[in-house]
Amino acid sequence: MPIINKEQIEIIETIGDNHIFSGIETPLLSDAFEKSDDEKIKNIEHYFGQIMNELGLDLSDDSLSGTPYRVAKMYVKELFYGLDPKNKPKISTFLNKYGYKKMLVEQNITIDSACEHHFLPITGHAHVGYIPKDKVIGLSKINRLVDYYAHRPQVQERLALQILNDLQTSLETEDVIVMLSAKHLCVSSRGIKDKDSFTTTIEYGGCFENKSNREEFFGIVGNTSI
Ligand SMILES: Nc1nc2c(ncn2[C@@H]2O[C@H](COP(=O)(O)OP(=O)(O)OP(=O)(O)O)[C@@H](O)[C@H]2O)c(=O)[nH]1
Ligand SMILES: [Zn+2]
Repeated sequence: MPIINKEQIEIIETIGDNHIFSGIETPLLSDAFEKSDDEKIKNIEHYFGQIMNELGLDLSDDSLSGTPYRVAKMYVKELFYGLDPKNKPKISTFLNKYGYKKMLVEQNITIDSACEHHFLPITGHAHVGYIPKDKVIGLSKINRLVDYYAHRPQVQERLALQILNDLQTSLETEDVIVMLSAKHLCVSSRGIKDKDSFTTTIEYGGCFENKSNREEFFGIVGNTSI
C-alpha cells in the first residue's frame, strides 16, 4: 500500500492549488477494473475499518459495525460508479429528420460529484447546449452522461471537459457548450469554510467560439445560482 512520506507531503503543500492537470482522462491504473465490484467492496471494507480503528472508534458498537461495508458499497456502487466504463449509459442518437438546426439547451441538470483532493461532495447544476447537425440525442441521455462523469473523484474543470468531449463525439459536432456551477464542500465545510462561494466552469467548441452564440446560451440559462 503506498504510504506518503514527509517529502511527498511537502510537495503537496507546495503545489497547493497549482495542480498539474494530466489531461482530460481520469488518471486510472492499467488494471483498474480487473477485480470485481464485490472484491473491491470487500477490500475497501477492510481498509475503511482500519481507518475507523485508527480514529479510535469501537467497531463492535452495533451502530458502527456495518459502516465499513456501507462506505465500501457506497464508493463502488454509488458515488464512484462512473469510474467503470461498463456503467457508461448507452447514448442512443437519432437522425435529425426534422432538420432542427437551432440551439437546444438542457439546463439545471443535477451534479452530484466528489472532489478528488478531499473526497468531499461537489453539488450543483450543469447546463448543456448544442446545435444539431445530422444527429440528435434523447434528452435524458444528456442528464445520464452528466451523472456518469460526475460520479468519479473529480475536479470541476475535467468534469466539464469530459462531458463536452463525449457529447461532441456522440453528436458528431463540435457545436456544444457545457457550463457547470457547483459548490465544493472542501471549500465550504473545511479549510477556508466559505459557505457562500461557488464555482462556474464553461467549456465549448465549434460555433460557441462565436460570442453571439455564447450570449444566446447564457441568456437562456440566465444568472446562475446553485
Ligand atoms: N481547480 C480546482 N481546484 C479544486 C477543485 N476542487 C477542489 N480544489 C482545490 O484543490 C486545492 C487543493 O489544495 P491543497 O493546498 O493541496 O489542499 P489543502 O491544504 O486542503 O487546501 P485548502 O482547501 O486551501 O485548505 C484546494 O485549493 C481546493 O479548493 C476543482 O474542482 N478544481
Ligand atoms: Zn476538495
